[in-house]
Amino acid sequence: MSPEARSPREAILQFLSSLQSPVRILVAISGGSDSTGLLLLLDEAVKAAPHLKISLCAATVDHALRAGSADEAREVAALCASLGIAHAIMTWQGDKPITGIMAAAREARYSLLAEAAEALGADLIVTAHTLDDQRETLAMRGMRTEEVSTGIADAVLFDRHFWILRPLLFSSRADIRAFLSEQGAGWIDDPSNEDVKYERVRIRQQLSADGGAEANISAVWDERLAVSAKGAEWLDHHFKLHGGLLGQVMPEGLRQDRAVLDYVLGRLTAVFGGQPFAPGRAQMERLVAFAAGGEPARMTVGRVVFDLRRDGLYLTRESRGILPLVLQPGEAGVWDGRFEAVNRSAIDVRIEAQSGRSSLIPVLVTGIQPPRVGAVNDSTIPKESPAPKDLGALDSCDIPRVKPEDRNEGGWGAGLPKAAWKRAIASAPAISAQEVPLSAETAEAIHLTPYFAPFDRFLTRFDFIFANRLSAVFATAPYARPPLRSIDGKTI
Ligand SMILES: Nc1ncnc2c1ncn2[C@@H]1O[C@H](COP(=O)(O)OP(=O)(O)OP(=O)(O)O)[C@@H](O)[C@H]1O
Repeated sequence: MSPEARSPREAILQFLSSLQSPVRILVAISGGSDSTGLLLLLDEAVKAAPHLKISLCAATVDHALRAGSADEAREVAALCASLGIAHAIMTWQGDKPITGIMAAAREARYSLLAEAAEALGADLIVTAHTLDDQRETLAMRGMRTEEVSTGIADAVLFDRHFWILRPLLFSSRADIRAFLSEQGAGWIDDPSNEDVKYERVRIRQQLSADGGAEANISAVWDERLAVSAKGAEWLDHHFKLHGGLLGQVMPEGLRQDRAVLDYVLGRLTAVFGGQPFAPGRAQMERLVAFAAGGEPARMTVGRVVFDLRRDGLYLTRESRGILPLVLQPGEAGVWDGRFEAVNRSAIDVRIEAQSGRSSLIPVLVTGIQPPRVGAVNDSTIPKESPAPKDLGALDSCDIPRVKPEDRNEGGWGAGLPKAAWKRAIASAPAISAQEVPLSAETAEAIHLTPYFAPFDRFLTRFDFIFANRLSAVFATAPYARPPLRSIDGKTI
């Protein structure tokens, strides 16, 4: 047994005492052994300790991918009813993709679990990932990358809204099953758990044959937390954002500890490029070597153009390959992985990159009056952007939103390299109406806020400090704090 392994009962007690209360927990239960064990363990502990002011509810996602899944969900509903726990069945409706079905099912599962949590008034979600899942994940990732993986996190913020916590992450499946047998409780066996067409199943079989390599994951997590905290400090001292679109790393910021540089540049690439993950190992090696090299030059990595100059490293989204997004009235969506857009107007609108367009209304990203399309020149370049404040759409219909006193001395232009700023503007969002000319009123009703692709869907607690500092740099709302008093006995 791993030195980190914990008995399921002990793990649950430690988890409950780490929570801020009163709290309502939604248990994500498939009906398999791990999640049935989680529900019964929590129910037992919550009933034994009413003073903790913890209540439970539960949800099952019916992926509707195989015959019998609806019956299984009903079996789970019956179990919850017998315990007096409110339960929702959430069915994955609509078309299912032919390829990448596992990833799509996972995306849908978490969205539906969050919907259930909202409907049942829960404050957080728990899933029943175990130490066995952790070993499998580490083994799978280990094959793909040399980077030390943080594996499955014990706390992840989903969609900026709900924290997903994993109380059984240090307990073994065998111990959970022993608890269920002791209670005389059964569970549903998912046939896909035995299907060797899935890599995870093959890894599981191999690990149970070899015993599996032990990893001290808590130590890896602590290291990652420390790098994220250093990354947040680095943002304070060495990073500037211009116009919400152009990043600048000061020269001193490039002469830093290698691990920190790797972390910050990787995450900034993902944020500016609108991608959920930092570039792979080989690309990061190239980028860090380039950034530390000191010779003025340009390179593109992960859809981001890096422009190294004497006064620092400028980065912005490359203007190629930016797909348009059409939103109907009332619709919301993410454009280019970089902006969350909401259409509060009465007509269909299209959001696309500024580059190459001639009759679009450019959008203000920070409260600066945007340049007119085709009119980028020195006088449109801000000397230094004011603190972002108004993230709404801005039309260029001669209604400047910026008060004269907010303008920088010397006008828009001075201070930034013209080519870098031009590139940034080319990747900025521009709004047009589908059928009719866009009015100033419609443009006002399109709301755009920065979206951080590596953090806004799934944010692990390890990246929380850095992501929060970055949201301050972009003047967006801070991320919700984990609803915990402590993690692993350590006060947070
Ligand atoms: N159909 C479901 N309904 C509700 N909860 C589920 C469902 N499937 C999985 N879960 C929850 O997620 C946990 C992990 O399940 P599983 O190992 O199948 O997911 P995974 O795909 O490996 O993990 P992840 O979702 O993090 O990628 C389960 O223990 C359970 O708490």
